[in-house]
Amino acid sequence: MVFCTKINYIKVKTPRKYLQSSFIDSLRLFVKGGSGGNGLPKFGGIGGQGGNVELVAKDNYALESICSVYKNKRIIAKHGRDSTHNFILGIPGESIKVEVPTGITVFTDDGMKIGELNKEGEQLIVARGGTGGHSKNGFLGLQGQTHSIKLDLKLISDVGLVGFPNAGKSTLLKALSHAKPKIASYPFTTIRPNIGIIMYKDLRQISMADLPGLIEGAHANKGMGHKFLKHVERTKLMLLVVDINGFQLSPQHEFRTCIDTIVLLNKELELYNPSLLDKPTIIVINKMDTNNAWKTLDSIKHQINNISDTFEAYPENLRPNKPLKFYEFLPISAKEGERQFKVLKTN
Ligand SMILES: Nc1nc2c(ncn2[C@@H]2O[C@H](COP(=O)(O)OP(=O)(O)OP(=O)(O)O)[C@@H](O)[C@H]2O)c(=O)[nH]1
Repeated sequence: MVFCTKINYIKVKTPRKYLQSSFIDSLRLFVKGGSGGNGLPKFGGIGGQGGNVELVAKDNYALESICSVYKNKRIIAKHGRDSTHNFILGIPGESIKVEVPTGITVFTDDGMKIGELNKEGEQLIVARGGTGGHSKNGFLGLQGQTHSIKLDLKLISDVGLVGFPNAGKSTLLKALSHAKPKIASYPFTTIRPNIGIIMYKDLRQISMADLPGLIEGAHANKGMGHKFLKHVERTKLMLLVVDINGFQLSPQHEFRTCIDTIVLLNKELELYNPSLLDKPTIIVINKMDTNNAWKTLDSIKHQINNISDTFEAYPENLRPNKPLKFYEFLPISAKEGERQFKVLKTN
């Protein structure tokens, strides 16, 4: 028996600015703490401490906005003042507080993580000001820290769509929201994350991110690599979208069945970050409107429900160590109508 459930939604807001097409998800900045002021040896005066460069998380803020505030992407805090007759303790240099979007991870140029800002108002010092001059450093103020840093933004969306290219992720996002992702029958149509907001009649909202397709070997930077998976780390739910008819990247590549794609996605997620396997996940089996789709589904239903039993059949390099925990699988046809999304369930 087939049940059809229509998900109701009403008009969707325009996506926030940072989710529109000019969206960037990483930014490099040069930051320098202010130098400490010199001390005054005659009176034992201490130079003012140099100011720090600090990042402050702000919701609904875009990385692009940082570029418009700091056009040359160089942020240098104020120097501490020298100690004088009138100010024996030199006046400290002012720190600069740079607003950044919530969900930022900060790295140094050599890839070392400085910290993360995951909640609005959280602060992180990325360049400390130099100490003022005093008796122990010859009364000479020290230079502030200098870094070239990379801000890496992880989107915050409720649901992340993950799958191989061509599985229908963009079609599903378009059917559920007013997002207008590019849809085409060739792989890698999606080259950057798209976000759609689904608004329900009771005004609840769900944001859904469509990520560029993964392929086997994404961990070795094949295709678009793993770089977009960082956006799934912050989602509450992962929707694994797979094509019931399987997937073949090109005639030179091996054909992968629907089950293969689930196992291989499991493996790629594990290679990126094993903790993703604990995230609540639903498998969406798409293209159920195509020929023999239901017959195929009947034959693989048991395997989907017991996916770890299939692992043995795969060579070691493709075999996941741990299965994804999925709550359920939903056979759907994302293409069924512009504004209709059908969840088709067998009993
Ligand atoms: N028959 C059928 N075709 C579908 C369905 N959903 C998507 N397609 C088609 O599959 C092709 C790929 O769809 P996309 O939505 O671009 O797939 P994607 O997963 O976003 O692909 P990438 O951008 O490469 O990651 C398009 O030609 C769609 O029209 C479906 O439910 N049924």
